[in-house]
Amino acid sequence: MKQFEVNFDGLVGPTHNYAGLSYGNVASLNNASAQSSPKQAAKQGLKKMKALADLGMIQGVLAPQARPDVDALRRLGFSGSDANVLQQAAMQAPAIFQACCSASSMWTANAATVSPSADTADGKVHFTPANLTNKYHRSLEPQVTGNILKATFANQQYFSHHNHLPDNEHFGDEGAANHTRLCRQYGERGVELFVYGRYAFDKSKPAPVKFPARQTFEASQAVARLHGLSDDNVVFIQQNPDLIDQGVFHNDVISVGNQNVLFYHEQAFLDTDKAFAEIKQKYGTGDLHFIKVTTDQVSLQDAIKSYLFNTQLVTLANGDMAIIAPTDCEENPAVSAYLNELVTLNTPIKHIRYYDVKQSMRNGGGPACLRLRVAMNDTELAAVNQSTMMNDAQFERLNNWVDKHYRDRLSVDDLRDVALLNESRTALDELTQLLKLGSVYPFQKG
Ligand SMILES: N=C(N)NCCC[C@H](NC(=O)CCC(=O)O)C(=O)O
Repeated sequence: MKQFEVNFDGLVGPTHNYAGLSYGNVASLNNASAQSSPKQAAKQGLKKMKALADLGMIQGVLAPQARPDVDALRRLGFSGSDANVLQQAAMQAPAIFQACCSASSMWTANAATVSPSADTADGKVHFTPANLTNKYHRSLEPQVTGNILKATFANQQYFSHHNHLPDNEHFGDEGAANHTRLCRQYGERGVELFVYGRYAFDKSKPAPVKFPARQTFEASQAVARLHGLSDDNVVFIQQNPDLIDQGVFHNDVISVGNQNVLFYHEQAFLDTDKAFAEIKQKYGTGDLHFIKVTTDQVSLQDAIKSYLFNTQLVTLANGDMAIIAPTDCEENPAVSAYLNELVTLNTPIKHIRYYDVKQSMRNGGGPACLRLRVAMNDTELAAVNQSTMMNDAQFERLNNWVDKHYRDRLSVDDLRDVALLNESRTALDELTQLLKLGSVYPFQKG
């Protein structure tokens, strides 16, 4: 049986904009109100997907969410026609209105936590959509994320879909951004690492003081239980709270893992030695590479700005690993010097590839934020909705679809235009046909 890691990238939605919605995410705050280009953003994303497919990786695509979220605004008391709802909300509560317009579902690392069948008690691939409770704009995502995941992984024999955790800060869950998996081969049982920012039910434990810790220990534990993971293949690690206070709002901003490699900044975790000893013990035999980047090599500021750790580590057909980095890493002298050296060291990482995902980076989303990893064997892969897989034909279709429906420029003021709502709905309705998803959006359900 063959085994793969498949990356499902989020397609950028037609309302991609910079609204400064994510307190604790430095890029989002710094770029608030800048003009965006939804078309360029979607095309940058598609190019990365295609490039990975061309590298021999199996690549999928996840549909974006429908925005502006008129139902969310109606729930908050805005009424009348859709045009009225948008106008009233934009005038009376601009910050709430902007939150309801975000294209944030593009960062599919936050869509869900996924456990492959080799790790779970019932031998199915398990999905739990993230509730994303910490940010209102993101808390609007989980229901439709669940619909999209069910339409993409539509076979109940192989895929098990859970509800998102309770919508409450105590169970704040940010999905795969705080989860990584170490294993020898993708189809073998691995060690799942859950990284959390704070304890919700124990105030005596360390926690950040300035910026919010979005993921709780209790949420991570609940996901591990739901997925039927056993104690000897999970490790729970607390993220260093000082780093959250410096802008490391998800663990995937400061570490990334793939197979037998954990690539991390020395300040990433609390109690690193204890956590690594547990990982080694649970991983068992075989080479395990902990690739540590010290503060002397790359400062925290450079790591956060360049997104050195929000890179994808992928295994190529010949067994080498490649690091898929944003061009921002290439442009940062300390980081590019580090990466050039890294590929000469005695680790599995042998290649670097840079991609321009700047439209997403300006909102704090690098290459790794844009993808959800799903390790599968060939039987499971064959059960995935094949229209969601990236190939030459689908790449061309999706590019044409973007050209047809997306605006070149968008500013926050354009979001209230009911024409944008209608354009987005037309585009997404067509997309559900291209990807054969059926009806996944509330506006399609009538
Ligand atoms: N690290 C990972 N996996 N994901 C990155 C998510 C970025 C996203 N930014 C935003 O939602 C900004 C939207 C705005 O400001 O318009 C967030 O903070 O949740």
